[in-house]
Amino acid sequence: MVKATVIGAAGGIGQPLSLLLKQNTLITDLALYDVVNSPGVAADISHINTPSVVKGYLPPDGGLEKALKGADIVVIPAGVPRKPGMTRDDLFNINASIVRDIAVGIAAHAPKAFVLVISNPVNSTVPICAEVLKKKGVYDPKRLFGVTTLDVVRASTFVAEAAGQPTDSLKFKIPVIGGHSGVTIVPLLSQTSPSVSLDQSTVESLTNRIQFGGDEVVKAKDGAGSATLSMAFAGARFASAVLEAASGKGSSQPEYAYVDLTSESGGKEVASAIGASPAYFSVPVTLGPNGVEKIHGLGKVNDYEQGLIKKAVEDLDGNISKGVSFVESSKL
Ligand SMILES: NC(=O)c1ccc[n+]([C@@H]2O[C@H](COP(=O)([O-])OP(=O)(O)OC[C@H]3O[C@@H](n4cnc5c(N)ncnc54)[C@H](O)[C@@H]3O)[C@@H](O)[C@H]2O)c1
Ligand SMILES: O=C(O)C[C@H](O)C(=O)O
Repeated sequence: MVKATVIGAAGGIGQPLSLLLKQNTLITDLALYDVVNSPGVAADISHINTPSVVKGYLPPDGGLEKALKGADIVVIPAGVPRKPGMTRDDLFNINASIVRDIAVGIAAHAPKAFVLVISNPVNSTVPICAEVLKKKGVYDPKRLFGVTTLDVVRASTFVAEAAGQPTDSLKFKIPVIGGHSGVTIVPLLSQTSPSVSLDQSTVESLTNRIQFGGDEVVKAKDGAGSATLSMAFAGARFASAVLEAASGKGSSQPEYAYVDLTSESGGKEVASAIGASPAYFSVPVTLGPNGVEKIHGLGKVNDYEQGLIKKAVEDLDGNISKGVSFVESSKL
């Protein structure tokens, strides 16, 4: 039996993500929680003839507790998205308390669950979750992930286009490390596999496009939000990888996620390779039955990429301490 809970299930990401999770045959119970409309989304999705039993929950009558109770994996796309002209950090004032309160619920009702944080700013909301779980005495760093899969998905699409092979995007693997916001997103294009020959000006424009891919969607949606469908795809893909690894059928291919660098062996080496020690960083990880099983090294990084990492670390440190201080000053 595997119970998956989506918090923010009626939103732009939450609905298609719930639909994609309904197609995951490892899941037997799918709990959809939101502050609005979740019963309708659940009723709709529940008619699909895949194994999971779907239930929708609202806040009254302990809806959050019921949705979380016994969850093996909790995916969190709750909170407000950007509008044109905003940075992800501009969402902090609203989303920080939403994520904090959800984390309090997780600590009480699903302390052993894998927690996948999608809500922005991910660079800060993951530390917020961690600090709450620490305060409640249930923090397991191997089980907490900031979902950065969309950056990896975008990188392979954009590189395939630049290589003149747009229909082959699935075959291009590009490590994307750092955080999930502007210059904190660091694609390591020199490690593209299979290798492609790109001149430096193409490398720089591709890097910029991957770093600011989210802005492309925010601009195109013109006030109606940010990426939802591609994010649902990416979130479902990462959730599947976590669940497959938990079931003992994990892939040997690493996944990229924003994790606590102290969570596993390998994290210290990454910190020393980037010449700093941000507490959280998106890194290649092998997943196993208990979450993060191994943090991999970053491979050969060229001078241009070292420069990108340096800028990323400067921003990340501030984003992380902002999240940590927020929980320190919260009454829990
Ligand atoms: N990590 C990433 O790569 C990535 C990608 C895209 C979007 N995002 C972020 O995901 C978040 C959601 O985006 P969206 O487009 O789905 O927004 P949305 O406004 O369409 O949906 C958010 C949902 O969260 C619900 N919600 C609000 N407060 C809640 C609470 N306390 N408990 C439960 N549900 C609550 C809302 O009712 C709404 O249904 C945003 O913060 C956005 O920036 C992250
Ligand atoms: O850009 C955003 O605000 C949403 C998301 O983080 C993205 O990368 O698309």
